[in-house]
Amino acid sequence: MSRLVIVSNRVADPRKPAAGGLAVALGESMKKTGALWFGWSGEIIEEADGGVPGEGRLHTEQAGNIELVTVDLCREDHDAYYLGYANGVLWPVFHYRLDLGNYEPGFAEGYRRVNELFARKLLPLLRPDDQIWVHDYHLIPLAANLRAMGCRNRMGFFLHIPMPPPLITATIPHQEWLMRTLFAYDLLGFQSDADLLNFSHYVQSEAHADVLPDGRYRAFDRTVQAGAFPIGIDVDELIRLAETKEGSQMFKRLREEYSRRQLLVGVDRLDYSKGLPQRMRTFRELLTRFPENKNSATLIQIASPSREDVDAYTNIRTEMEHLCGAINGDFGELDWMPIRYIHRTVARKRLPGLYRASRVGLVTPLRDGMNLVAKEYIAAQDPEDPGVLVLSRFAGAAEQLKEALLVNPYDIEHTAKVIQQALHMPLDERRTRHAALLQRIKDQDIHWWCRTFLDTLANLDLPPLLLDAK
Ligand SMILES: O=P(O)(O)OC[C@H]1O[C@H](O[C@H]2O[C@H](CO)[C@@H](O)[C@H](O)[C@H]2O)[C@H](O)[C@@H](O)[C@@H]1O
Ligand SMILES: O=c1ccn([C@@H]2O[C@H](COP(=O)(O)OP(=O)(O)O)[C@@H](O)[C@H]2O)c(=O)[nH]1
Repeated sequence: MSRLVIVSNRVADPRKPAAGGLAVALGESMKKTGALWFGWSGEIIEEADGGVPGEGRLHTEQAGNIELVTVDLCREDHDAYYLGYANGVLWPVFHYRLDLGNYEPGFAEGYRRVNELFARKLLPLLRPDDQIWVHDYHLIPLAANLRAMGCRNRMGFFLHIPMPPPLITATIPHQEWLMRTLFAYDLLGFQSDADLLNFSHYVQSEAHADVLPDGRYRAFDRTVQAGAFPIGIDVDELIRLAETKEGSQMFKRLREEYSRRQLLVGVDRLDYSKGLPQRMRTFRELLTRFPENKNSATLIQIASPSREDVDAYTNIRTEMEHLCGAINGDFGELDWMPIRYIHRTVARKRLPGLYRASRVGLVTPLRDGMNLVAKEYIAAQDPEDPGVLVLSRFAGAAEQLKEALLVNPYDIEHTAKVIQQALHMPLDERRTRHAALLQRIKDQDIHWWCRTFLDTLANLDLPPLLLDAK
């Protein structure tokens, strides 16, 4: 059985409890076959401390039969690659926010340099039959760098964020080069059919790719398979966490504290793609349009700090503080505040109890690759008395979770009405919707996602031409 090599910007120790979805998902496959997980160490080396562009020290750690290998980045590389091209350009544009894309000379160069550094450090660690799985927008050109260095292994890539329509993608500086490098992979995975369709349109209209009879795409002398593989969660783990002592204590405490009230919950990174200001305005509309919710409906909004060195993220923090302060000031009473706004990361194990105590889960991004919180909210519910998920139709999750109440988060009045509907939904309807949603996230959980992608990669019929280094 071939060894699995995972490459992602962030690497997590799969032995640690808060390792996150990717570590849990891949952990199972990695444990079976032994694996190498390669990425950034999280360390930034200042020039004064010897940091040199395009160079970085390697760290190796053994976690069971998984080898974690990480590389440091110097300040200049980190800023141009992570803050600059990845999160200042690719993230906003892939989330349809051309207005927030901020390209500066040097960003693309830094991004290329770090991908080249990753390839150079990874190559000597590879065995000929390793299967390589690269994750996300930080590392799109990695396969092209590896191929140029002679790597002939099977390589797959998964894009965790949305794939926008061709003319939006076309605004990215250096986009022809970037998109061409995707053809160095053997398999490309997207979160949804909509993303796959956008990719298909792009390569046909901009790269003049041919669609082969078996559905693969051919361009730049290479052939690539592409598919939609919606990422899932570890449903069993979520249910278990909701039922642990800590989970049920959190649930009980919140239910007691809010026994005369109805809780709504939002859990997001503080990211402009998550539609948080629109959600706050919608909550204001709910209180204004349906005054019976005053002194009752309470929104707990967790906004976990994220990418604070990128300007657009500072602005959204200020906007949220202003909006929450104004709503609490206008509607709050001595014994009730409409919004509990928490600008902190809440430990993963505390979330299931919070989800379960909340009558309504608000997941209303303006655009999102998938959104795992939507799935976690469903998994954590008590099937006998479940809450209702209000979900943006612009989250990748909406393609699978049709029994949620789907909304357009830009339409504040309509979304407020839908939240009111959720707050008053009869028990029978809540149970029916929840049962269908739970079944869907169980059928396509994190293990299904991992298995399906890796089996597809392993079973690709690759003609020898594809294995030639280009
Ligand atoms: O590493 P950071 O810059 O701190 O950001 C955290 C992660 O955010 C993004 O998550 C995406 O992947 C999720 C799982 O597939 C998906 O549900 C969500 O919709 C996406 O936004 C990012 O893509 C990751 O690379 C980051 O590590
Ligand atoms: O304070 C927080 C906020 C979020 N999360 C977790 O972070 C992930 C967020 O994933 P999602 O796909 O919803 O969005 P992303 O942040 O990856 O864009 C979910 O597993 C959340 O449970 C967490 O543990 N604590």
